[in-house]
Amino acid sequence: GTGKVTATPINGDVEYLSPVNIGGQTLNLDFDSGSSDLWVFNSQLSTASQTGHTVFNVAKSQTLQMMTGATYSISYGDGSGSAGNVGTDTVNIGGATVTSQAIELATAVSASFVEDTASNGLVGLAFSKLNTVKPTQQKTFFDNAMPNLAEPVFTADLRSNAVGAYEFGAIDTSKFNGTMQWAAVNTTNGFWQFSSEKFQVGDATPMAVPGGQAIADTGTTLMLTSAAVVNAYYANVQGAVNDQQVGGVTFPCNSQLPDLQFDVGGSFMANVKGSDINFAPVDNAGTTCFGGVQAIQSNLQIYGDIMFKSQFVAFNGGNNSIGMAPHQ
Ligand SMILES: CC1CCN(C(=N)N)CC1
Ligand SMILES: CC1CCN(C(=N)N)CC1
Repeated sequence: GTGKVTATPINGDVEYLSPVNIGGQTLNLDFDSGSSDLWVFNSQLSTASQTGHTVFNVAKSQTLQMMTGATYSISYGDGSGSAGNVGTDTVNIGGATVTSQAIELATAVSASFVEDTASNGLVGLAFSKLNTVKPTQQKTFFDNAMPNLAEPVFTADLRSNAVGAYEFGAIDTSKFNGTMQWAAVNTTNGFWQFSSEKFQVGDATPMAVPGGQAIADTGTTLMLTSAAVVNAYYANVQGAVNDQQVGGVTFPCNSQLPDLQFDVGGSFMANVKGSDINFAPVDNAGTTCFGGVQAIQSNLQIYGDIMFKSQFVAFNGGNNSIGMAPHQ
């Protein structure tokens, strides 16, 4: 089978939310290819933590079965996180269905998740080896769904300030231009990881980032690359400054931003449109804008939604590869 759901950008493309049916109840969840837990806001949470959220009502599902003694606890790069107990239930994502999917039921969530009332939890789409359920690690929705999918793939079609889609089991060739290019993924760390050691800013001379690695991460808003790339990129942008107050590089909102090409697994170069690198204004007048490409102090670069807005991405769990092509 296959399944397809909308991916709706929230609050200026900070994150993308998709409807997921769990035991007959539909919640908007954040699909995250950088983690491997499916967890939801639910009726066990304190009233305060539930405020503003659509919660999964554990009493209302006819098919929920609690997993005795199972717990989970997850924290994310930005210090947010959640923890709780675990059950299994039927999960249907746009028609792709898993009858006994581990559903992690938060009994505690961090403030940033409570405040983020658009999101009612996450669907982890990285590799199951990163799943945090104890004592028995659980599989991701994609791992469970794969055997029944027409093709062992899911795709991310994320758009700038427009509704896109996640699809399971098929690659919709009408959604991208030209031929999709593929590269091998290294699953050792549990991410959709590939080497990324070469970059090109506009039509300048390509630059090397020896040992550069990257992950394709729908759960991260920006594109986090090495400081060397960030410096080389914004050297081309008049008025770009690294503003510690704001927390990264800003530039005049009317800047003509160059494209940025990046290496995928040593197999091909993919392009991020300059227009997609203008993330958002930081001032009310809209004169100063925050860059979508920012520095990360690690050689594991994180290619988040800024990259997905320029590239239609296919994740192949059959042969552990990643495909990219410019959006149609
Ligand atoms: C390496 C980190 C990337 C950001 N994360 C995530 N999308 N869940 C956490 C892991
Ligand atoms: C993986 C990310 C999902 C979104 N996050 C959040 N709402 N605090 C951060 C972690």
